[in-house]
Amino acid sequence: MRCAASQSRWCPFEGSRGRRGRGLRGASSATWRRPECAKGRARDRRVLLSREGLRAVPPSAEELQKTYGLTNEEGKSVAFEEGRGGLTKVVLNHACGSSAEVYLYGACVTSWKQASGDEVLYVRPDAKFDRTKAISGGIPICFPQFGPGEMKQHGFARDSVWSVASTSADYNPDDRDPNVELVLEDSEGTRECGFPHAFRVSYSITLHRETLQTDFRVINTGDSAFEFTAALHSYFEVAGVENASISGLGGLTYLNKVPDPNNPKQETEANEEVAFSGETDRIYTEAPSEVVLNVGTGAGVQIQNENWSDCVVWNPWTSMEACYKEFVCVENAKTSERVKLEPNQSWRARADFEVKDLI
Ligand SMILES: O=P(O)(O)OC[C@H]1O[C@@H](O)[C@H](O)[C@@H](O)[C@@H]1O
Repeated sequence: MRCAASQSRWCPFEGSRGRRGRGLRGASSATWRRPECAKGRARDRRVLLSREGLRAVPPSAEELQKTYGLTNEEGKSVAFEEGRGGLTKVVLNHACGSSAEVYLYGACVTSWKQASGDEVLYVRPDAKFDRTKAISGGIPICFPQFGPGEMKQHGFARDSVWSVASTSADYNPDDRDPNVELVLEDSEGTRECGFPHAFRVSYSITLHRETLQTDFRVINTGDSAFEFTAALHSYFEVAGVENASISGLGGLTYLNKVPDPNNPKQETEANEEVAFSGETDRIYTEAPSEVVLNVGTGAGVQIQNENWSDCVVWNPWTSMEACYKEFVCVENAKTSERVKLEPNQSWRARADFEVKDLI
């Protein structure tokens, strides 16, 4: 069986190729270059799926490196390493100098750096890397519930250990895109969490030059239907929350969770640019396929998506005094309407993140 990621080489935003990188802090990145020759060695592994799921201890970074690590002439293209707290992470390095880090615990992308070295994502100072709590920051995955709801807020995917399905770096022989595909399947642990269904979630993360690409799929592998909600709970670093704003949401209806998260108030966005001046917790429904987060430096994060129909905007304000000025969450979500999957049906959503010069 070939891995799903290598069956479909998805690259919807070809227009972004070859653009010169710009750091988030506004400094133009002069380090971007097209590699003269990036002869990465591609491997396509048969998927070895663990059904241990939630409570599983993953193979060591060393073992995974032997099986799935990929090197090329520029160095390590896909590398498995011991990360914070001894947790295993996979590091994607693009020849242009960009990189991303993904923890198997939660399939959480905790770092995405431009070729300049500038970090785009934000990990909260209170984030735990000891498996006692989901990682607070980066791009945690909410599944099978965004919340609030019957199970714990945001579901169990973000504090489950995911398995490695495949790695590759073979999009284009002259310009390889490091990729990892992680999977989560039902287990005793997931059933104990209040989701008694057979499923497979596949999450593919690729660095296409400086662009971070994600491809999220849920498959009903059982013999009865189930419903779910989900989100990429993305935390972005900003240069002061009051300097940040989001474009693309003007005129949309949103559910305002601040007064009462269990009974959100429906409102309409009156501003073209959504700015922050207090606690913000909103679900914009029927969101567009593109929004841009101005991080307050003249640079922005363009978020393009397919099939993530809601956009969640969150900043906790002074309830997180230590860090609220430093990040905002702009989350691709599917939550205002549940997805129902019949046996053998699947649902797929994709999101691409790219840093843009807004000046
Ligand atoms: O679980 P975390 O990472 O602390 O984030 C919590 C927040 O996550 C956001 O997605 C929700 O909209 C908020 O209501 C919630 O408070």
